[in-house]
Amino acid sequence: MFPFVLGTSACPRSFNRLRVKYDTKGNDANNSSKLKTKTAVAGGPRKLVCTQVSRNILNALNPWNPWARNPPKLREPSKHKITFPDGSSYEGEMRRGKLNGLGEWQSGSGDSFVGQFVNDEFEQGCFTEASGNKFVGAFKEGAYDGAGAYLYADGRVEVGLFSEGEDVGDGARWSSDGTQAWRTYRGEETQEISLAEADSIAAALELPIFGIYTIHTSPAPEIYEISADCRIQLRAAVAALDPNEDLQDVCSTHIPWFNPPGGAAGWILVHTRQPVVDTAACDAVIAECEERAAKTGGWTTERHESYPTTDVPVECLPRTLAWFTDLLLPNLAYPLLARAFGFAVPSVSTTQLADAFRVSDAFVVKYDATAGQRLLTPHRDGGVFTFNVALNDLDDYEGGGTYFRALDDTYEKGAFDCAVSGGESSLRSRKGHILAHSSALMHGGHPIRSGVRYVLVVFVTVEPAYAEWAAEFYDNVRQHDGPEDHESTEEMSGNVGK
Ligand SMILES: O=C(O)CCC(=O)C(=O)O
Ligand SMILES: [Fe+2]
Repeated sequence: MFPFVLGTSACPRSFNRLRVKYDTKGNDANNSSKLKTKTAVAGGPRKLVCTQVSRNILNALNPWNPWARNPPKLREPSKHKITFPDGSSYEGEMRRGKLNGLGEWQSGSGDSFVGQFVNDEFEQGCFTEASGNKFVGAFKEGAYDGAGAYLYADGRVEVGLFSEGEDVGDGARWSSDGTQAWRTYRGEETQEISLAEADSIAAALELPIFGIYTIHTSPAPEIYEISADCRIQLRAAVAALDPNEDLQDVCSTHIPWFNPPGGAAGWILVHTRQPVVDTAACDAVIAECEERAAKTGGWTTERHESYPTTDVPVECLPRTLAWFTDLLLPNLAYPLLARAFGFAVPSVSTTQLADAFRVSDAFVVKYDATAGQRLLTPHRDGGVFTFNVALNDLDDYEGGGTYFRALDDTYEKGAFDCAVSGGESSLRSRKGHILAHSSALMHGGHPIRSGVRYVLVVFVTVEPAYAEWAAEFYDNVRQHDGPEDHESTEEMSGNVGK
């Protein structure tokens, strides 16, 4: 499966992408000195193609993220480990001799809590009972308090208002398959209701669970709203699952990551099993791109040096930008990325990780079998994580998909031909699915033979505080994924359509 030989190679196109993100003057999307050094070694000085990727634009892409506007000086908080006489233990931050800050607590009897502590007490976070049921929300004097979600081990999900550990108000409960919902009062089901009604109950409670239940309708136009169906898919896919084990159920494919810092096992490529972005939203993104292209005389082809795509940056699409920043990132993409890759970040909870993400580039790519771009040769991206959303149906084109060399059993360096071998090694996502992977993983756009394919591609980086970790993650994946395929670019282009 991994016939890769470690070795050096010519400058891969990925480094061009990387430089676009990291070397732009004044652009501190990622302050990683390691990434900068590697870039310099790989290719020497470069022409700046992507001048519009400025700090302002990064902030425009992250308006909901207060850190993006005013990055705090972060320092690694010191961690403490304590074992209490009753057998419970704590690992996390402390101040003034007490449990204060982020930490994890384990009881001797199978209960655990991960989240924020204030003066030795749970403040906000996820409490997992020995039964496997979880409560996510706020606490007072050790008991559930305020709006929260109760995630049953059997898959049922409940939202409600809690006080002194009891459900005391109106709420909603979903069946374990997410297809039925009930109104609840004090935790008892009172009547079956529609999924949309259940969602509005959850929305009214303004639950802080990864932002999944919160619907932002303004300023995004209605067509970009995330439907009840899609939220249910995502909830099933992300919120109620155990980060390490159950992710396999979410993802139709994965690649084990060999040597993660911190020693945790995990995956570097995930793909949602169900569509999580609405058809209407996908259509609206394409429509806005084509509208703009008609007005401006076409799509851009010069944004990425060496490995250009025919694309439109999201910041040039006002309606899409609003949807992207208000809905897609906070409600869908970041929770998914945090859950998928959070295992790998030392000392950071998945909720914290979601706060630490920043977009370094976001664009809609168009592959057209008859004109313009038909493929994208394998490369690594200029981010820490990349995710893409398939915007149109598989019936609209033949071939296509995202090629991953690590999935390509037939790959042989020098004789590499994505157009032929890539067929089985490309993930042909259906409309509305999200595919997320380490940016360092060698991948490309498999050639399409007919039709048109649209995909929203997003490079995500992390706050400077995580730069060291990000560089390590990048290097680690890159090394295990093998050398660049730079030389094969010409051959591949010649083989399109085979
Ligand atoms: O076409 C795809 O699925 C991948 C696109 C891609 O890798 C990129 O634009 O960087
Ligand atoms: Fe890429």
